[in-house]
Amino acid sequence: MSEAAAIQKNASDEEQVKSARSETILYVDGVSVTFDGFRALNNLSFYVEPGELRAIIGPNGAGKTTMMDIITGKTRPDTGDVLFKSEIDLTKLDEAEIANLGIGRKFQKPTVFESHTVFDNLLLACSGGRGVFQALFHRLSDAEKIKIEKTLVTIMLEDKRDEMAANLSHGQKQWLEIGMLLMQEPELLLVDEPVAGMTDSETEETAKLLRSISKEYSVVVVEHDMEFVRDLDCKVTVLHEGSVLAEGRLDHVQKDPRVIEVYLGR
Ligand SMILES: Nc1ncnc2c1ncn2[C@@H]1O[C@H](COP(=O)(O)OP(=O)(O)OP(=O)(O)O)[C@@H](O)[C@H]1O
Repeated sequence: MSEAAAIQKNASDEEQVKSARSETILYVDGVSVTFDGFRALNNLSFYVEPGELRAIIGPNGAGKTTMMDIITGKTRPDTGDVLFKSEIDLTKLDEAEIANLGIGRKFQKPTVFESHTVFDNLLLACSGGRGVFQALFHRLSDAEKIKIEKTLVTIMLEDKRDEMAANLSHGQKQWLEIGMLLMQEPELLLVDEPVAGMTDSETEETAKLLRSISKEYSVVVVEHDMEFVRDLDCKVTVLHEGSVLAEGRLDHVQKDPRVIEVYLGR
């Protein structure tokens, strides 16, 4: 290749990278992280588009939690780029700054305020840094009221609004916590194994809930339950040994012999 052609090719490669980046809400590229000599993430790259619902699956130890930790600033990568909305470098920010940018994370175990009602849990979540007492006794604005009502419908707990959170089922507590994250209007929601311990019908409802949330926000879900992942009806990224092993619709990745060998076939 001539020098001029090489320069042109480099420029066009750069343009392609830029264009791929500009269409992402989350851009994870070439990320590696090592703990005591063990490579938990190994040149991990994947990209999530705005408004996308994405499932991440993979065997134990594949790096799923570490990937979430990198996005939320809990762990720093040794190398690689992690960009939010195509230009905000998340590797330079701490956990609080990343949460304030609009990246919400739901951990596996629900952490709701058990001795408060469902309504008050949502109210506390939109308190904007007020203490519990001030949050519960301040006059609600119309916008806050509308937001809480809308969220109660979304998380299917409209008729449980005055119920103590402690009295909810495990699945309902998970939905409430998702609702609490929604009160902060995250642009990207990271959800870690939401259906572990749920009944079959709660699992089905959770898939519907996440599909409906993803119409407004981008959602990344880590999960092992394949029926649930099928119900999510979205693109799936399979992680293995800290890298992407396969990516595509579930039907497609389920047929991949490498995926069957390391994960599904065991
Ligand atoms: N702080 C740490 N120190 C040392 N090793 C770690 C640390 N965090 C994670 N690891 C290792 O990195 C690898 C990836 O772990 P990670 O928890 O990200 O996997 P995972 O895909 O979330 O697994 P699981 O499905 O079991 O939750 C594992 O081998 C784990 O033991």
